Amino acid sequence: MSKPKIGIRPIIDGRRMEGLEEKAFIMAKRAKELIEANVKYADGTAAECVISPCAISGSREAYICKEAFDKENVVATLSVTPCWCFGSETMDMDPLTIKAVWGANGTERPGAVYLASVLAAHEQKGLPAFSIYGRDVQDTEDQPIPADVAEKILRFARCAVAVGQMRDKSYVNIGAVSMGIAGSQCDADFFQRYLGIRAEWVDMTEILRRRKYKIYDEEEVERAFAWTKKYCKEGFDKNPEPHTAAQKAEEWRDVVINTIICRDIILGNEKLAAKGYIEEGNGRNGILGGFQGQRMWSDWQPNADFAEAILNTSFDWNGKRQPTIFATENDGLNGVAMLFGHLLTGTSSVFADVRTYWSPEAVERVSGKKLTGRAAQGFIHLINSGAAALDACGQVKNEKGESVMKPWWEMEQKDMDACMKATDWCPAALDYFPGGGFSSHFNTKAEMPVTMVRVNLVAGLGPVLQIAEGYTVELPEDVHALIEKRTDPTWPTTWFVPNLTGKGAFKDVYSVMANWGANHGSFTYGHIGRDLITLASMLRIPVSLHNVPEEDLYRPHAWAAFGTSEPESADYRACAVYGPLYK
Ligand SMILES: C[C@H](O)[C@@H](O)[C@@H](O)C(=O)CO
Ligand SMILES: [Mn+2]
Repeated sequence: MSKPKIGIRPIIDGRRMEGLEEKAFIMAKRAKELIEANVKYADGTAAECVISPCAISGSREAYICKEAFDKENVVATLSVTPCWCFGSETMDMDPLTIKAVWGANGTERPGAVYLASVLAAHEQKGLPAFSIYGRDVQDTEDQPIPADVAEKILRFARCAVAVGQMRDKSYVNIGAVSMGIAGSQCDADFFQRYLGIRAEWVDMTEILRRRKYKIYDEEEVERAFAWTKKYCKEGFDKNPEPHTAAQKAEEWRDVVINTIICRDIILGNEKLAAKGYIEEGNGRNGILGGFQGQRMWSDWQPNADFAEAILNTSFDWNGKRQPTIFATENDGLNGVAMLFGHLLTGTSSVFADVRTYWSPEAVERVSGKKLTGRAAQGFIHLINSGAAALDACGQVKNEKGESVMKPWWEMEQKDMDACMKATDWCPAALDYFPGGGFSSHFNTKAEMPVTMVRVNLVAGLGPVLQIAEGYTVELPEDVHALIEKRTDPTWPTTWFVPNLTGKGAFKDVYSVMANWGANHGSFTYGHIGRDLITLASMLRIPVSLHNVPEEDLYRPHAWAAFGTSEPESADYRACAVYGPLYK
């Protein structure tokens, strides 16, 4: 399938002054090189750009360019110019492309005047565009792209290809609603109109059918099972009446097969087609999925903790491979948060219950200890019934020895080994999961920059995005053990501290937890709040909570027309006026 591309449009004055066309094409070429060298699709390949076959000085050339772009799956256009040109005659009028205009800040010819003029036209016509304009004047002969311009081009491109990668894909609900969790009530209209994603439903009984008739790659199942036996250490069994060794052995086999089946349902598998199962082989064109589990499945079948943990991780028995975003409890809204993080970084996203706020006072009361460092103001306990991506264990290191989560394509054998070593697999808590199964259990033993994300749906308002940049923290071993024991010592734990600003929801750690919109959150490695904000503006999803500095906000130029002193409320008004991308 063709990749979503960035189309670059060199714009010129129709009077074609000496050298203009060449200068515009040099800008286009430089932008293409910059994007292709720095932006990647989530499959690890370089983002692709196409340059218009002709310079654009008016509507005929704009049409020739559009015709070429239509054949190339162009999701976003970057118009570039060194000079004055004719705004509404040259602009990209396609309602579906994400748009940016880069006008060179020069004095010889007024590229920035064109930029202002064409942005006014975009605003008048209801087609928001990002403005790119360097802070410092450049001479016409200046070749390299200034750093501030490069940053804007790259943020635009990174977010636009994320939009393109979602478009026309599917969200595969395996099962329905888990335990009345509203995020798990898939709103097909939201997925379709805001993300361009088709909602699909597959009953959980499909897994039983495929198991019964061996609709899977039997060779892979054997290989996966052998790998699991070798690398998945069984952990602490907290059940007063544990399952027998024979029961557990059967559950291991089932959870491995279930994982492969869930992946095949979402992504398809040529091997199934080769076995005569053409429909199953096609999969569902999924870009993410979710599994209901509780209760109708997990009341008698092994739970999906293993499937969720492994699919969301950046490797499995086949080595490193792109994570498949797979939401616990079929909380598709959290799945979307995970997807955003993954598409922007290529790393795994981590699903978690936002379980407990621990104040410094409460920690001292139960442990007798006063915490220092990042945890001194309290922390939030992120934990899940064992389905978090193993990449979050904090044992993957960069060349400086710092704990990181890597884009999946950078994973090395030693990183995968470290994740497997840091994780044990505890028999599921049978009071919750009578059917058994195994929960991935680890502690994020590292201080890593991460960003927590969540999408919420609000009646009368629509979707909103929440973002909290912060750090994972390590607690003293005894405090960790004490709190873990009070909660669930068989599930993966991450202690999270948001960066505080002293204002609003970021007044203190308690307020972040108090303002969180649901029982779940996702986190992604790194401080990616600014990319998320740009992406949300492309999708017209307002951001209801974030701690990103104001100078890092980058949204379409039209947002300024909705007010400049309070960007958060302007964002709401702009998103309401423009509405979802796919009407
Ligand atoms: C096992 C329990 O039912 C948990 O799965 C439950 O507390 C949740 O995760 C709710 O989000
Ligand atoms: Mn949950």
